[in-house]
Amino acid sequence: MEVQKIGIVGAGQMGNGIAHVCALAGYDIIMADMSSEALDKARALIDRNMERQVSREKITAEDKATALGRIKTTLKLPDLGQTDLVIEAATERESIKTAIFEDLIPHLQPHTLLTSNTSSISITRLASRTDRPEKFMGFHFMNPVPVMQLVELIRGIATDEETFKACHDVVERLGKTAATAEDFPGFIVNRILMPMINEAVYTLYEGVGSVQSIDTSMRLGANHPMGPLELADFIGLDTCLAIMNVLHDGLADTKYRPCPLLTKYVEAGWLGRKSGRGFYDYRGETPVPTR
Ligand SMILES: CC(=O)CC(=O)SCCNC(=O)CCNC(=O)[C@H](O)C(C)(C)COP(=O)(O)OP(=O)(O)OC[C@H]1O[C@@H](n2cnc3c(N)ncnc32)[C@H](O)[C@@H]1OP(=O)(O)O
Ligand SMILES: NC(=O)C1=CN([C@@H]2O[C@H](COP(=O)(O)OP(=O)(O)OC[C@H]3O[C@@H](n4cnc5c(N)ncnc54)[C@H](OP(=O)(O)O)[C@@H]3O)[C@@H](O)[C@H]2O)C=CC1
Repeated sequence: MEVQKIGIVGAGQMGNGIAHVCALAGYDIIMADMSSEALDKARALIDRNMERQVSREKITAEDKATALGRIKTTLKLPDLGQTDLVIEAATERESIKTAIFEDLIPHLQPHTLLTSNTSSISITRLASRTDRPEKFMGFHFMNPVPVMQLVELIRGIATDEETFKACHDVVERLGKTAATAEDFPGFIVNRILMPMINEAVYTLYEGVGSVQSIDTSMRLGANHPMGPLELADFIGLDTCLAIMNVLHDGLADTKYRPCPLLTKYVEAGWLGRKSGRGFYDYRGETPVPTR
């Protein structure tokens, strides 16, 4: 089966990046969100990120115009009915994702593949709530999507080979590299990355270092492109906490206990870059540590 039309649910930081790379690869895109503000913001961001690629001569102005012309947006999930592949990239909460699939399914064609960009939630469990567990799988992009080379592909217990192959073909057409992960909490990347970020928050919580010294240590001492707290702000602290909770609940091991300080930031609505404040305050000219 060859995918031509892709539906994306959720126009946040991941949804806009997925629309960006899929449109540049020649797919027709329809992206849905609940608010027109989110859709307008996503369009503006895609425009800006593609312009950056034009100015660095990665793509031409014509590539950009053609790709932007391939992206349609909608507030109505049924408008995704005629797509071949749906990539769900809404907020990391199982109830939200399940409700989206329930609303979407009556409108889908029988052949449409359903996937989730979830960072950690069980693919098998999400699939079991749909009418097509064999055509369901995890399609996990990394942030920022236009830059990061990896896509994790996760089969649920029922995923069939045709679905896996069709998704693998899409990853290849995007010019990205697929890594296959089994369906266990956090898959591969977040099973390893998120405990490190959580440990960085514990290091801050216990006063071992300041925000700045922790990030500087990991940037210059371990050659990470971003410090772990800067990266947590970039990912979104709500998403980091949701992933830690999935690891903690799903693996039932106290080593995955989310740091209370991470919980406190999320409770304050300090979610990182996307809300203007997290471990850093982004509201001024340059980011300022909040601790
Ligand atoms: C939570 C999950 O479920 C899974 C995850 O995603 S975990 C998060 C994974 N991501 C990471 O770990 C990111 C770590 N950070 C990095 O790799 C780098 O800091 C970064 C790539 C984000 C930025 O790199 P940088 O060197 O500081 O910035 P900058 O020089 O401006 O950009 C580097 C390149 O990325 C491009 N770029 C950066 N952000 C971009 C965006 N949003 N869209 C398009 N291009 C972008 C730039 O144009 C530049 O391209 P060229 O090298 O081709 O010229
Ligand atoms: N951030 C990251 O680094 C990564 C995240 N992911 C995963 O990608 C998914 C999205 O994350 P991210 O883009 O960061 O999150 P964001 O918070 O940036 O975006 C989520 C978007 O989904 C929208 N949304 C919520 N409910 C619905 C709904 N019922 N129908 C349509 N849209 C809805 C939100 O709208 P509103 O704002 O109005 O609530 C928002 O625009 C999550 O599953 C996350 O775990 C995967 C890889 C990396």
